[in-house]
Amino acid sequence: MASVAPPVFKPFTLTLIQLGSIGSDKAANLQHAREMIAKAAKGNSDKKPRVVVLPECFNSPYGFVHFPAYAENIGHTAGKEYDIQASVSESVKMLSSAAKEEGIWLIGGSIPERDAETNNVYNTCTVYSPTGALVASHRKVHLFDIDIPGKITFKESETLTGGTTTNYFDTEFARIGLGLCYDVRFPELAMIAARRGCHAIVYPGAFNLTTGPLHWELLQRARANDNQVFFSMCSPARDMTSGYHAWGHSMVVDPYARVLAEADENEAILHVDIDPEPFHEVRAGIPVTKQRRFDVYPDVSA
Ligand SMILES: NC(=O)CCC(=O)C(=O)O
Repeated sequence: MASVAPPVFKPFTLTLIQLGSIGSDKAANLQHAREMIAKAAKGNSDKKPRVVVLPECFNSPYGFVHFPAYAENIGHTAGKEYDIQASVSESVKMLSSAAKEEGIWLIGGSIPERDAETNNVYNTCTVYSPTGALVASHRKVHLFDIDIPGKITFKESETLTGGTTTNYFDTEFARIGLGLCYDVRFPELAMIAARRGCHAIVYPGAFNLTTGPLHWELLQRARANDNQVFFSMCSPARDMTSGYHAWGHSMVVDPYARVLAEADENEAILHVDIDPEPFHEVRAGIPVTKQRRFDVYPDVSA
């Protein structure tokens, strides 16, 4: 279990940016992301965003051949203060200043990261507080290696290394767990986050036109239901001229596994109220979080 108690869960607005126009020009990708963060952070007449989310791989085309060329050195270590001024990552600098200037918590989708010591490349999500501090990061643990003949073959492990840690961060209103896309297929990661006290779990992701219709909603509702938490995935918009056709349909699911909001395939901003009430209500009414039988399955009790 986590050593520090989670914050008291309070209402907040979660804002997803289903980003479009992700091309081969990294500077243009960063500029467009910055403009969309500014637009998203304005909220609307009754919603003031507290947590804003970008999609997986927002600064580079999504394809394993591209990752090494776009990779940046980040150098974040969990639990250690991160010096933004000394960072050599242009993406980290943009995300940090955006979080600070807009006064938001920012889950910065993911970017290809090169580890300065090992030279390994990771698919990495970074998170920023409203002061611009880099407070957490998550290296995609489960690499997207699939082969569905005639439909889709993808092998992240050609150029990427899998992360080795589970991650979450605390705000003043909730504990939020992290993962990336294919990680959602492995219930263990979300289960660990929930058991460490996360109220909401957010995975930037980019499913495709084969697995999206099959499993995108199913997996999010399953993870929300298994763990009785809010669960959300934020996708890029679909671009049929790019090498990878993202499913889109960024989504937020509540702890009863009800879909609270869903985008279509186009560029979009979703503002969703996260209300602690159903979180407490479902846990009281269907108390599976207290009924686990780790005496029967001790190998998953860590
Ligand atoms: N970016 C990814 O990890 C894609 C995962 C995916 O499409 C899946 O079906 O899983």
